[in-house]
Amino acid sequence: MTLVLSGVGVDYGDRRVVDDVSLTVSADSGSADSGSGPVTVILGPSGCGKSTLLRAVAGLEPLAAGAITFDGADLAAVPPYRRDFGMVFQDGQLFPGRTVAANIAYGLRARRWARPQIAERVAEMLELVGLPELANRRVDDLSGGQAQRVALARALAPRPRLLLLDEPLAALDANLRGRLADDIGDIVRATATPAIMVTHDHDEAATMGDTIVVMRAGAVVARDSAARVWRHPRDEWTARFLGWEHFLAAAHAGDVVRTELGDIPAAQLHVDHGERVTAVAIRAESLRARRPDDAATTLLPVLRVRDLPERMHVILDGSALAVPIAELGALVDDERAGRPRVGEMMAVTLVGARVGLLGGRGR
Ligand SMILES: Nc1ncnc2c1ncn2[C@@H]1O[C@H](COP(=O)(O)OP(=O)(O)OP(=O)(O)O)[C@@H](O)[C@H]1O
Repeated sequence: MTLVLSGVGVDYGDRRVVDDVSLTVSADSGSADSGSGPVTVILGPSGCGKSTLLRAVAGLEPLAAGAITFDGADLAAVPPYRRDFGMVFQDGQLFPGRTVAANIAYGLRARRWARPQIAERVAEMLELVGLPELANRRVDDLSGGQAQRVALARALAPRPRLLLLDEPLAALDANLRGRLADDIGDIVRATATPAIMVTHDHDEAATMGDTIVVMRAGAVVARDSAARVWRHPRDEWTARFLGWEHFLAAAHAGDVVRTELGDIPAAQLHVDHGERVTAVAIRAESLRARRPDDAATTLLPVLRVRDLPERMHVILDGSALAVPIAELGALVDDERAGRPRVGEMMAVTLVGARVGLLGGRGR
């Protein structure tokens, strides 16, 4: 399946909230690394227009500019109910006063499926979403997580060509969200239904997405496989939005990427021969602080110590770095050596495993 958006614009009144979005979403047998698996996640801050874009794909918002095609056919004249797309909203939007089974059967009745097939499909969907015992429960009596599972079952029952998920987990408790994110990912993959999900949550995007599309102020600013999008943020805004905290000046030298806080093998950052590198993106987990020994390393003074449940962190003063960083977090390497003191100089080194490459590959 291939959905192509070409120069799509959507207006609310005289405001253009989706502006010139061109994007191809395809789901085939490609590997997750190529970014062509079944789930595309549209990730962006609140108000950037992601829901509006999804609604435009569903046919719920008219296009002010551009076109959307599905497998080569223009959708302009196809009303929402004839697109064969399933939709799950943030708050489920189940039909109140009816049972779970009646909600799941809704789209099948509308398509005039025969009764025995409807019963069979409803049972199959309830099994799929892990709620086989709730068929006759009124949807008004469900928990938030159960309601979202029923909404997913209802959307998938008619075997849609494409599933559209608009922040399906946003209304749930944090601990339920992670579990349901895993389950929705598994369910969508089990049915091999191509899906587009909108979220502003990085963890959800990373858990569920094969391809990640980053939106900012109505426009698409990045599209890559989930494996690459975090490691190669194209610019500082994207990097910060994706959770990278700091940037270190860096240069490509032979088979390493050199920074003031240590070298990283170029291969680990997937830097090609001769590729220019100016900065790497880091988080506290990328840095280790220890008491200085003989090795010549960068020393930075401790500003604060944070004893978190999983690890002791220090906040260092990085204002002497080539790209000054006022407060630089690092994990303390050997806690048995005692709690670092404020003002003490600590040796800081970069650990390559969780480092992003800013700008990567000129995308
Ligand atoms: N029906 C509407 N009429 C007018 N403006 C709207 C309407 N719906 C959304 N907007 C505005 O359009 C912009 C994009 O909204 P949209 O809901 O698409 O953003 P979003 O990225 O999905 O954000 P969120 O994550 O908060 O839902 C926002 O500024 C919003 O206030």
